[in-house]
Amino acid sequence: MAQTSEKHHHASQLGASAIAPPAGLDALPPPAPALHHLRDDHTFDSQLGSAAIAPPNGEASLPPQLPAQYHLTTEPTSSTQQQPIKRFQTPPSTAPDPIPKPSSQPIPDNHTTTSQLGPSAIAAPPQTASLPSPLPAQSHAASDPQSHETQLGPNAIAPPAIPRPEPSEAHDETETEDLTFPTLPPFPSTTPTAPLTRLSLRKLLARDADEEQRLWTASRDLGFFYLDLRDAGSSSSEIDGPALEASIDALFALGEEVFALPVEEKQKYDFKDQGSYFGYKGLGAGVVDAKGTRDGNEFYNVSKDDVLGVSDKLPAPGVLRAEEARGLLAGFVRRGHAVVSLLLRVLEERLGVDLRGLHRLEKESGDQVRWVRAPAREEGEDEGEEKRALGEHTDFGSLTLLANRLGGLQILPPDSKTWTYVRPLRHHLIVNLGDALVKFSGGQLRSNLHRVVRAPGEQSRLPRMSLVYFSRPEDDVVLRDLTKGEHGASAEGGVTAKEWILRRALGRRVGGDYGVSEGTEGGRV
Ligand SMILES: O=C(O)CCC(=O)C(=O)O
Ligand SMILES: [Fe+2]
Repeated sequence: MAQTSEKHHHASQLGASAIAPPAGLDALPPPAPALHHLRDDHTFDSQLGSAAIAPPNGEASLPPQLPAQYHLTTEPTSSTQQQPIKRFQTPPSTAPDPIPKPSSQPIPDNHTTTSQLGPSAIAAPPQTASLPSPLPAQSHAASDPQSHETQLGPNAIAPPAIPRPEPSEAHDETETEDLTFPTLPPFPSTTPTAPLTRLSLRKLLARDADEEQRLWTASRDLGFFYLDLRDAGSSSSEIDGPALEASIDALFALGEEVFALPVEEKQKYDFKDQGSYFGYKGLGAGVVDAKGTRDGNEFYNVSKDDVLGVSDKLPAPGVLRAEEARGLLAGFVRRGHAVVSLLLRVLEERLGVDLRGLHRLEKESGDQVRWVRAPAREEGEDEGEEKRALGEHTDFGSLTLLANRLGGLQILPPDSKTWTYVRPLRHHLIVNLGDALVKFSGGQLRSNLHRVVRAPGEQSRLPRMSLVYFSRPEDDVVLRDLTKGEHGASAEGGVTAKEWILRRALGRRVGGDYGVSEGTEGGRV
């Protein structure tokens, strides 16, 4: 596949308070702010390996790198908790919080509350529930900007009002309904697929004990599961499954616009040479193996902190700088992060460690939204050829929320030598754990190898796009075994999440050192 190199700048990315700059600014994108220069990549998050980095000699134990303001305390357990949770607490910040917290709102029964989601959870504003669906491609418009502004403060981007689908019956595992995507060629019925557990966001919100146990088991044994978004949450809480699904639909349409830009325009936003982790990666600008075989996809990475105003805005193409686009991204980020917080709560209760306190929405982190796009199979290309769009990797961060429509994602199940497709299911996210959770849990949780190949069967005739929300620990968090308290050793000798992402990311760009790009695969912690 020919490499497309282009170069642009990103501007838009999302910024925070930001709303679309005047039209003329498109032509002169400012350089990426230094803040985002982690050095690398683009990449794959995970991709980059982990353990790979040479541990410095021995001084792995204490967390001197943990910012001084973190104090370790122990909280009483709730009835469902397995172990006491050691929480990292931060003193009140003197810096202004870029994300104003709304006052608490009444929450209906069975729905999560801000306090259940942890201190970092921020309530999303109410959505308009009555508009017709489906969403037209570019019509993710807010209905009442004023009310959003009041709740979120002047600097925050208001998530757009998302039309909600008609309410439907609650769903369970025995249902036989169609979970395929009606406008796409079907995933072939004969292609073997991985048996991911299907979890219900609605049940997890209701603190269903069986569902929480299934989440724990799936996180430990495979590190991949489905999450059914239907009937989960409400428009008055930060968890709103249908609104999250609607924002995913709208972001697929926005992603098409981004990738449809001329290559020269997109390439302006490849910040690799400036050491930035965010922005564009062209087709073939990464490698999928140690031989240096070029990858077969393009990415566009948008920083959570940019979208929410936690950090400076990066340059971005006009289509991403538009107020509507930024609002849409902000809504997706808030809703995605809220789902992550809910899942982390279950894991932290089992582990007896504080995870949500290391993943606060308003703190700087490598969290990002990514669009991934691989071109359609070309005429005459062998249909069966397993062309790798994205090489095998484990994700670097904590939890990854993945919206797939076409097949192509494959996992290497534990103790198997056979790469196996994951079937995309409508109304569901695919969720996987990343290396940070392996490290925090002292190896109890699993970050499974996966890769992206050509979509199977007829599906390969279409370009494949997927949308991802990567959650990662806050930049300053030291990657170490938290279950051992303050003395948990770190294989990386106390490297922070931000440092590690940088090291890993370098490995899988063209010209990088593939040998240092491995993650927690192979049993490394
Ligand atoms: O596109 C996909 O389905 C998976 C993408 C992925 O694994 C990644 O970007 O880390
Ligand atoms: Fe991945």
